[in-house]
Amino acid sequence: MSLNVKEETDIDREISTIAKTKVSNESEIDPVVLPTAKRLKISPEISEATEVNLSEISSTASNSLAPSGGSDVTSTINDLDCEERGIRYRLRIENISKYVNAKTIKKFLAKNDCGKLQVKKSSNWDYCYVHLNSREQQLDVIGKLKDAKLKNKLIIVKADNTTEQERQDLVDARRKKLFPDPKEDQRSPEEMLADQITPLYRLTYSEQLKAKGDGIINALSRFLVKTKELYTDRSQPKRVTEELESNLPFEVHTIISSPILEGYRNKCEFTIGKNHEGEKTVGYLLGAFKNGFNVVMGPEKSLNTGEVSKKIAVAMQEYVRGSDLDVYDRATKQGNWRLVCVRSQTCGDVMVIVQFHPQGLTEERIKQEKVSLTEYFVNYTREAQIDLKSLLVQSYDGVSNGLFDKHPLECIFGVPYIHEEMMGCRFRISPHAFFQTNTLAAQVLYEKCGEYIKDLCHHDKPPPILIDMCCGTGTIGIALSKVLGNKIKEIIGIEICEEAVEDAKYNATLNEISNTQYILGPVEKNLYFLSNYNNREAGTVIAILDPPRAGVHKNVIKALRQCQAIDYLLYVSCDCNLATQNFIDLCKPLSRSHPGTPFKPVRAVGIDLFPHAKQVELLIEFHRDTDQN
Ligand SMILES: C[S@@+](CC[C@H](N)C(=O)[O-])C[C@H]1O[C@@H](n2cnc3c(N)ncnc32)[C@H](O)[C@@H]1O
Repeated sequence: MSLNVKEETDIDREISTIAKTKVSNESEIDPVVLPTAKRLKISPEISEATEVNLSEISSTASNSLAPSGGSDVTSTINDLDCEERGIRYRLRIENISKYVNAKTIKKFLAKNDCGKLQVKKSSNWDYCYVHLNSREQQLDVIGKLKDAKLKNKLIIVKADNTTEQERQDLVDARRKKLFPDPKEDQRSPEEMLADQITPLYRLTYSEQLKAKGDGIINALSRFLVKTKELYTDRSQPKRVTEELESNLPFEVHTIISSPILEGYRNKCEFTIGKNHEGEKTVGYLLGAFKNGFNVVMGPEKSLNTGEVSKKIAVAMQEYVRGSDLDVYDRATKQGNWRLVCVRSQTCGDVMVIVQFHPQGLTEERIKQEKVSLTEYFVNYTREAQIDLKSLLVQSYDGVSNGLFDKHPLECIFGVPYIHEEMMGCRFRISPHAFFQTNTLAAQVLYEKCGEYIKDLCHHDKPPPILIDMCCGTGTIGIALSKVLGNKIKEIIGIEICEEAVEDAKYNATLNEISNTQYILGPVEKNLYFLSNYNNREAGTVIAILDPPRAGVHKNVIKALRQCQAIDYLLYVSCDCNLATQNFIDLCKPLSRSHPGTPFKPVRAVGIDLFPHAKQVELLIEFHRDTDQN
């Protein structure tokens, strides 16, 4: 019984899916790798022989899997036994650059007379798997790859054979570890929810800060090690390689705590579903729906959810419990009530967005429901002394969870925006526009950005211009303009969300800041205005990049490097593990794919915007490495 192609592909896909999910949930964890211990153990005494050091295999003995002095595996493998176990013959090739892709490896294998082989390689692996049809082919390829070098690196080839059962066990074990069966979980539902939303809650706050600080150091060390690898084997300036030799050759300041530890989230999205007892409930979905979780728990005990948001969730729950319409069921795709999103700002403004599925509802019924929702929330918030500025609804018939920004929102009460106040400024925020979720801690972050920028302003030079990349509603630029006054000549914001750009323009006027311009569009396509910029005469250019959690596309980094007018870059990241590739791409040596003088890191500081959760904001200052020109 051997694995057929379809079975293999499905299992592979399953493993990659788990790996991807894991990486996106906990980015510091490596993708799934079949551990050596799980590889086929032919017999205990020869299991190590499956790891083959090619340099130790003589070409005449290329049919042997054993390293010199080891047992001859070929004579001990029982073909029948292997067949029955459904063995899949693979090679694991190590010591290859993670930048080498599967296509290059296939060409390399063909060049070494190995034929046309199937290769599995992920972009962040420094190894790959090669799939073979038989043990004979495996031995043949191993012999042919003896002493072979790929991109100047001596590759290490290891036989990596697994049975179908072993692979299935591995997939099951990984799945169980990542997503424990809800029925087998010993934790109370409250603990499960806390572990999901605020996984650090068992630590004291100083322990949390220590863990986050260590995480930052680890991420930055990884970034430097990987960057250093790219500078070896190249004739780079001695200074660069020397600088990269020392561990963290730039200042990393002590992490700054959040001024508020609980109830700090100013935006919360609640699922409308059913609790353990099958009652209509508004709160957080326990676990992930795709892993069999379909239970919603109220947010009452959540540490980071704001008090107003909790009250609105309870109010919405009462409303849906009294409604003859059912909650939307993600499994059967039936029902109407889907989610409620609450934005509740420190200045008191509140926005509520209710999302429903229109299935089975007539236009007339939807109209009635809007009237009834308005009446209910206006009365409720008046009694609860909540300043409801905006009530919106979204009719959404798709399958994704969450507010869908491509579907229109209808304002059924008040105005389609709210305001927030920070650093002596007032900001208008539209429903789809981003605003930092912890306003008080965001203020600390912006003040830090201001300090860094102030240090970059030289008295003997004209004031710099500030490019606020991914500017959202213009908060950073406008707040810094207030703080730095005429130390900054001009602020140019670039943002892809149209609503946010409109807010940014409005906010500049609202705060009486006249030296701003906003560009609607992607950063990578809108830096051309700097192409003829003369830094000497016109002053330095400081860019601040505050991208979404996963960082930016490599084209943004390419455009940034290519735009030589930019002297300094402040990168604000809320997940430094996910942004590591951006940091590497900013600093890697000049090449055709990475044109422009590289940047180098100069200093960094973490600011905790998310107490009890794993994320932490990191501000890194990069300078254009002019010594490399
Ligand atoms: C984390 S938010 C930061 C917003 C703003 N700096 C703030 O602090 O309020 C990231 C923003 O980047 C925008 N964005 C994402 N990719 C972009 C791109 N390629 N070009 C311009 N803006 C982008 C998103 O629309 C979002 O508003």
